[in-house]
Amino acid sequence: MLIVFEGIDASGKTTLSNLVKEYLLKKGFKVKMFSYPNYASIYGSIIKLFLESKIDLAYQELFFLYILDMFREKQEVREAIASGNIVLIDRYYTSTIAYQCSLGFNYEIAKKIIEYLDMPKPNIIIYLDVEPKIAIERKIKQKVPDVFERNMEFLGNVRRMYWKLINEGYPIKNWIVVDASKNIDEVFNIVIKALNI
Ligand SMILES: Nc1ncnc2c1ncn2[C@@H]1O[C@H](COP(=O)(O)OP(=O)(O)O)[C@@H](O)[C@H]1O
Ligand SMILES: Cc1cn([C@H]2C[C@H](O)[C@@H](COP(=O)(O)OP(=O)(O)O)O2)c(=O)[nH]c1=O
Repeated sequence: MLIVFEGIDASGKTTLSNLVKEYLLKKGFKVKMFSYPNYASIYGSIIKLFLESKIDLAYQELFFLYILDMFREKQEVREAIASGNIVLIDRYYTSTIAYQCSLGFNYEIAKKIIEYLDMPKPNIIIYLDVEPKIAIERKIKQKVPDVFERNMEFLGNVRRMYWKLINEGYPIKNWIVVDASKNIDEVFNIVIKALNI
Protein backbone atom coordinates (compact mmCIF):
# COMPACT_ATOMS: atom_id res chain seq x y z
CA MET A 1 0.00 0.00 0.00
CA LEU A 2 1.42 3.37 -1.07
CA ILE A 3 0.04 6.60 0.36
CA VAL A 4 1.25 9.93 -1.02
CA PHE A 5 0.94 13.35 0.64
CA GLU A 6 0.65 16.30 -1.70
CA GLY A 7 0.03 20.03 -1.53
CA ILE A 8 1.76 23.37 -2.01
CA ASP A 9 4.61 24.38 0.30
CA ALA A 10 3.61 24.57 3.99
CA SER A 11 0.25 22.91 3.41
CA GLY A 12 1.23 20.57 6.27
CA LYS A 13 2.50 17.45 4.47
CA THR A 14 5.48 16.76 6.73
CA THR A 15 3.51 17.36 9.94
CA LEU A 16 0.62 15.20 8.80
CA SER A 17 2.65 12.34 7.33
CA ASN A 18 4.54 12.06 10.63
CA LEU A 19 1.27 11.97 12.58
CA VAL A 20 -0.13 9.30 10.25
CA LYS A 21 3.09 7.31 10.64
CA GLU A 22 2.81 7.37 14.46
CA TYR A 23 -0.85 6.40 14.25
CA LEU A 24 -0.16 3.43 11.96
CA LEU A 25 2.81 2.24 14.03
CA LYS A 26 0.63 2.30 17.16
CA LYS A 27 -1.92 0.19 15.32
CA GLY A 28 0.81 -2.36 14.65
CA PHE A 29 1.46 -1.74 10.96
CA LYS A 30 4.92 -1.75 9.45
CA VAL A 31 5.55 1.71 8.02
CA LYS A 32 8.26 3.09 5.76
CA MET A 33 8.57 6.76 4.85
CA PHE A 34 10.13 8.45 1.85
CA SER A 35 10.34 12.15 1.09
CA TYR A 36 11.21 14.06 -2.07
CA PRO A 37 13.38 15.85 -2.80
CA ASN A 38 15.77 13.60 -0.91
CA TYR A 39 18.38 16.22 -0.09
CA ALA A 40 20.89 13.48 0.86
CA SER A 41 20.87 12.06 -2.68
CA ILE A 42 23.08 13.11 -5.57
CA TYR A 43 20.20 14.77 -7.46
CA GLY A 44 18.71 16.20 -4.26
CA SER A 45 21.96 17.97 -3.47
CA ILE A 46 21.79 19.81 -6.80
CA ILE A 47 18.12 20.67 -6.19
CA LYS A 48 19.10 22.08 -2.79
CA LEU A 49 21.58 24.48 -4.43
CA PHE A 50 18.81 25.68 -6.71
CA LEU A 51 16.28 26.15 -3.88
CA GLU A 52 18.85 28.21 -1.96
CA SER A 53 19.41 30.38 -5.08
CA LYS A 54 23.05 29.25 -5.33
CA ILE A 55 22.66 27.97 -8.89
CA ASP A 56 20.16 28.63 -11.65
CA LEU A 57 18.42 25.73 -13.40
CA ALA A 58 15.96 25.64 -16.30
CA TYR A 59 12.60 24.02 -15.64
CA GLN A 60 13.57 21.16 -17.95
CA GLU A 61 16.64 20.45 -15.80
CA LEU A 62 14.50 20.67 -12.67
CA PHE A 63 11.94 18.24 -14.09
CA PHE A 64 14.59 15.59 -14.74
CA LEU A 65 16.46 16.16 -11.47
CA TYR A 66 13.31 15.76 -9.36
CA ILE A 67 12.15 12.72 -11.35
CA LEU A 68 15.59 11.07 -11.26
CA ASP A 69 15.70 11.63 -7.51
CA MET A 70 12.54 9.49 -7.22
CA PHE A 71 13.55 7.04 -9.94
CA ARG A 72 16.75 6.21 -8.03
CA GLU A 73 14.70 4.89 -5.10
CA LYS A 74 11.98 3.24 -7.17
CA GLN A 75 13.22 -0.28 -6.38
CA GLU A 76 13.48 0.50 -2.67
CA VAL A 77 9.88 1.74 -2.66
CA ARG A 78 8.71 -1.37 -4.53
CA GLU A 79 10.51 -3.64 -2.09
CA ALA A 80 9.10 -1.83 0.94
CA ILE A 81 5.58 -2.31 -0.42
CA ALA A 82 6.25 -5.94 -1.34
CA SER A 83 7.50 -6.72 2.16
CA GLY A 84 4.25 -5.57 3.73
CA ASN A 85 4.95 -1.99 4.73
CA ILE A 86 2.51 0.84 4.43
CA VAL A 87 4.70 3.25 2.49
CA LEU A 88 4.15 6.96 3.08
CA ILE A 89 5.69 9.46 0.64
CA ASP A 90 5.92 13.18 1.36
CA ARG A 91 5.69 14.49 -2.24
CA TYR A 92 5.94 12.29 -5.32
CA TYR A 93 5.94 12.70 -9.10
CA THR A 94 2.59 14.46 -8.79
CA SER A 95 4.62 17.34 -7.28
CA THR A 96 6.92 17.29 -10.30
CA ILE A 97 3.95 17.71 -12.62
CA ALA A 98 2.32 20.38 -10.45
CA TYR A 99 5.51 22.44 -10.02
CA GLN A 100 7.53 21.90 -13.20
CA CYS A 101 4.51 22.07 -15.52
CA SER A 102 3.54 25.34 -13.80
CA LEU A 103 7.01 26.56 -14.78
CA GLY A 104 6.49 25.56 -18.42
CA PHE A 105 7.25 21.82 -18.82
CA ASN A 106 4.84 20.21 -21.26
CA TYR A 107 2.07 18.45 -19.32
CA GLU A 108 1.43 15.58 -21.76
CA ILE A 109 5.15 14.89 -22.24
CA ALA A 110 5.65 14.90 -18.46
CA LYS A 111 2.98 12.22 -18.05
CA LYS A 112 4.53 10.14 -20.88
CA ILE A 113 8.01 10.27 -19.31
CA ILE A 114 6.63 9.24 -15.94
CA GLU A 115 4.67 6.39 -17.53
CA TYR A 116 7.79 5.23 -19.37
CA LEU A 117 9.78 5.16 -16.12
CA ASP A 118 7.19 2.80 -14.67
CA MET A 119 7.18 4.33 -11.18
CA PRO A 120 5.18 2.58 -8.43
CA LYS A 121 1.62 3.95 -8.52
CA PRO A 122 0.06 5.37 -5.34
CA ASN A 123 -3.07 3.70 -3.94
CA ILE A 124 -4.19 6.92 -2.25
CA ILE A 125 -3.10 10.55 -2.63
CA ILE A 126 -3.93 12.88 0.25
CA TYR A 127 -4.07 16.42 -1.10
CA LEU A 128 -3.84 19.18 1.49
CA ASP A 129 -5.58 22.14 -0.09
CA VAL A 130 -4.70 25.59 1.19
CA GLU A 131 -4.52 29.13 -0.17
CA PRO A 132 -0.96 30.27 -0.97
CA LYS A 133 -1.39 33.29 1.33
CA ILE A 134 -1.99 31.07 4.38
CA ALA A 135 0.82 28.70 3.38
CA ILE A 136 3.38 31.49 2.96
CA GLU A 137 2.44 32.96 6.35
CA ARG A 138 3.06 29.53 7.93
CA LYS A 139 6.39 29.11 6.12
CA ILE A 140 7.71 32.52 7.20
CA LYS A 141 7.09 31.52 10.83
CA GLN A 142 8.95 28.21 10.31
CA LYS A 143 12.09 29.18 8.32
CA VAL A 144 13.50 31.45 5.63
CA PRO A 145 11.35 30.62 2.58
CA ASP A 146 13.14 29.17 -0.49
CA VAL A 147 12.70 30.39 -4.09
CA PHE A 148 9.34 28.67 -4.60
CA GLU A 149 7.95 29.25 -1.12
CA ARG A 150 8.05 33.02 -1.36
CA ASN A 151 6.23 33.29 -4.67
CA MET A 152 2.49 33.58 -4.05
CA GLU A 153 1.48 33.83 -7.72
CA PHE A 154 3.53 30.76 -8.60
CA LEU A 155 2.02 28.72 -5.74
CA GLY A 156 -1.43 29.74 -7.05
CA ASN A 157 -0.51 28.22 -10.41
CA VAL A 158 0.81 25.08 -8.72
CA ARG A 159 -2.47 24.76 -6.83
CA ARG A 160 -4.42 25.03 -10.11
CA MET A 161 -2.20 22.32 -11.60
CA TYR A 162 -3.00 20.04 -8.65
CA TRP A 163 -6.69 20.60 -9.32
CA LYS A 164 -6.16 19.68 -12.98
CA LEU A 165 -4.64 16.36 -11.84
CA ILE A 166 -7.47 15.76 -9.35
CA ASN A 167 -10.17 16.51 -11.91
CA GLU A 168 -8.49 14.27 -14.47
CA GLY A 169 -8.03 11.49 -11.92
CA TYR A 170 -4.30 11.32 -12.70
CA PRO A 171 -2.47 9.07 -11.91
CA ILE A 172 -5.33 7.59 -9.85
CA LYS A 173 -8.92 8.57 -9.12
CA ASN A 174 -8.39 8.10 -5.40
CA TRP A 175 -7.35 11.64 -4.38
CA ILE A 176 -8.53 12.59 -0.90
CA VAL A 177 -8.90 16.36 -0.81
CA VAL A 178 -8.66 17.91 2.66
CA ASP A 179 -9.17 21.55 3.61
CA ALA A 180 -5.74 22.18 5.16
CA SER A 181 -6.62 25.64 6.45
CA LYS A 182 -8.25 23.83 9.39
CA ASN A 183 -6.12 23.16 12.44
CA ILE A 184 -3.81 20.17 12.41
CA ASP A 185 -5.99 18.02 14.74
CA GLU A 186 -9.00 18.49 12.49
CA VAL A 187 -6.94 17.74 9.37
CA PHE A 188 -5.53 14.62 11.02
CA ASN A 189 -8.99 13.34 12.05
CA ILE A 190 -10.40 13.88 8.56
CA VAL A 191 -7.49 12.01 7.01
CA ILE A 192 -7.68 9.06 9.41
CA LYS A 193 -11.41 8.73 8.82
CA ALA A 194 -10.91 8.86 5.04
CA LEU A 195 -8.06 6.33 5.12
CA ASN A 196 -10.27 3.93 7.04
CA ILE A 197 -7.30 1.78 8.10
N1 LIG B 1 -3.13 22.73 9.76
C1 LIG B 1 -2.18 23.56 10.18
N2 LIG B 1 -2.49 24.71 10.81
C2 LIG B 1 -1.53 25.58 11.21
N3 LIG B 1 -0.19 25.39 11.04
C3 LIG B 1 0.17 24.27 10.42
C4 LIG B 1 -0.77 23.29 9.96
N4 LIG B 1 -0.09 22.29 9.37
C5 LIG B 1 1.20 22.60 9.46
N5 LIG B 1 1.38 23.78 10.10
C6 LIG B 1 2.67 24.48 10.36
O1 LIG B 1 3.08 25.04 9.11
C7 LIG B 1 4.49 24.87 8.92
C8 LIG B 1 4.73 24.04 7.65
O2 LIG B 1 4.23 22.71 7.86
P1 LIG B 1 4.89 21.43 7.18
O3 LIG B 1 4.24 20.24 7.77
O4 LIG B 1 6.39 21.54 7.26
O5 LIG B 1 4.40 21.65 5.67
P2 LIG B 1 4.96 21.06 4.30
O6 LIG B 1 5.64 19.74 4.61
O7 LIG B 1 3.71 20.89 3.47
O8 LIG B 1 5.90 22.10 3.75
C9 LIG B 1 5.01 24.20 10.19
O9 LIG B 1 5.53 25.19 11.04
C10 LIG B 1 3.78 23.53 10.79
O10 LIG B 1 3.88 23.44 12.20
C1 LIG C 1 9.23 16.77 -5.20
C2 LIG C 1 9.24 18.13 -5.85
C3 LIG C 1 9.35 19.28 -5.10
N1 LIG C 1 9.38 20.50 -5.71
C4 LIG C 1 9.58 21.73 -4.90
C5 LIG C 1 8.52 22.01 -3.89
C6 LIG C 1 9.23 22.79 -2.82
O1 LIG C 1 9.14 24.18 -3.13
C7 LIG C 1 10.68 22.37 -2.95
C8 LIG C 1 11.20 21.59 -1.77
O2 LIG C 1 10.27 20.61 -1.41
P1 LIG C 1 10.02 20.23 0.11
O3 LIG C 1 11.25 19.59 0.66
O4 LIG C 1 8.76 19.48 0.18
O5 LIG C 1 9.82 21.62 0.81
P2 LIG C 1 10.32 22.08 2.26
O6 LIG C 1 11.74 22.59 2.01
O7 LIG C 1 9.35 23.14 2.60
O8 LIG C 1 10.25 20.89 3.16
O9 LIG C 1 10.78 21.58 -4.15
C9 LIG C 1 9.31 20.61 -7.09
O10 LIG C 1 9.35 21.71 -7.64
N2 LIG C 1 9.17 19.48 -7.85
C10 LIG C 1 9.14 18.23 -7.28
O11 LIG C 1 9.05 17.22 -8.00
